[in-house]
Amino acid sequence: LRPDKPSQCTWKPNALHSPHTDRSKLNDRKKVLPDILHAIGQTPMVRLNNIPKSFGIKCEICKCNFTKYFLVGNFDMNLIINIIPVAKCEYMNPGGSVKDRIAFRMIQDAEEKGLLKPGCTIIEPTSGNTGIGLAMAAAVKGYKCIIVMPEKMSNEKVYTLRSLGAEIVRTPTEAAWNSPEGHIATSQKLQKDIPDSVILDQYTNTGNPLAHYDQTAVEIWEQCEGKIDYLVAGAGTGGTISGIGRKLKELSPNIKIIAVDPEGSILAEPPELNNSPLQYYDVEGIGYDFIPTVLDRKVIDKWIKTTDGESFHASRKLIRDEGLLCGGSSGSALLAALKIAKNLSQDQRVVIILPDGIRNYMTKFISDAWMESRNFLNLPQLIKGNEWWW
Ligand SMILES: C=C(NCc1c(COP(=O)(O)O)cnc(C)c1O)C(=O)O
Repeated sequence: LRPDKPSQCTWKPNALHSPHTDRSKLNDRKKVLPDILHAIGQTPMVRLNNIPKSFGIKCEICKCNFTKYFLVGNFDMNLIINIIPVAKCEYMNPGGSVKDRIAFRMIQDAEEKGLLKPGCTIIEPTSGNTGIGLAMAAAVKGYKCIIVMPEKMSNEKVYTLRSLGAEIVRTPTEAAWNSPEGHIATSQKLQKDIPDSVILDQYTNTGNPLAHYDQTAVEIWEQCEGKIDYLVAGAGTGGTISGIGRKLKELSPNIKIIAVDPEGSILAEPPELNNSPLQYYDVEGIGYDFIPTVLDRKVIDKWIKTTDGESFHASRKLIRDEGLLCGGSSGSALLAALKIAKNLSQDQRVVIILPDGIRNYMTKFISDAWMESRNFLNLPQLIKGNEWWW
């Protein structure tokens, strides 16, 4: 087509409604939504196809066994595992993460209780994604927004927050959760100093797990048509896994809830799992040095610990092999699913939550230079001969 010669433009629709416009596929978003906040949720679930093959996993699509090296940790070689891994793509929420859900829910609840009124300022301690969800809602609803975030979190999150009109206060990554310099205490100090300001507080706010109990879990149940054997999710505040886990266990008590906690964090049980000497880890959004109120550890059947390097390689593999443009904690969740795979029986379905997306990490684990700078690029335990075990 020659734009400089529009008269040459020869294409034209061959019918009013092309057969390619399968109107049955238009979901309820064919109607005009009141605002972008109403596009939160209803995220797609996608089967993993290529990754199961490369790990000797028989999956519902390929129905063929691939005897290849298994991976990560002390697995037997040439295992044939029968799991059906399905990913919930939470990074496809409008703000880019699973946390859009709780941001909208916490604001709705606060408005209904009269705690949040026009002219108020929302202040929130966050590792970034909850902040982005709140800043997006504040932009739509006209609230001012101050996000308090540890320095560890990516610049990409900062740029997104700034674009949404949020003010950002950074706190030292090494500050303990109860330190006066930490992101929680800093938020509280700001709230005392700023009139008409509200901390919705994702760490204690019941709207956090309830957003997942009422919404995310029901979506997963319906999308899987009730066929779920395992749910695997990373834990930060624990709202996602607690809300989804509690609902799914009500719907099907035999479901197993698997939580993912990075080495260096203390969320996992039993406590012996948390003996790592690590104080710092790069994966963002999961793991803490305290137990958030909203985390219901009774719902969790097993905790899996993961490390940075393997998590980032797993995320890069989700991107490269499955086209899922996900973030670092998504790799942690995939890893946990693979680590439990050897204990699964025929055709069990594993749902993996992919909490955020590539946008937050373009200059971090997506960059080979960044991976190289942390010695993650050529992890010895992941290389066999001259090729990745992946
Ligand atoms: C706690 C926050 N995020 C949680 C989070 C999680 C964990 O979600 P929780 O529902 O908080 O357990 C996993 N992955 C990413 C990338 C995340 O950002 C936050 O954005 O303030």
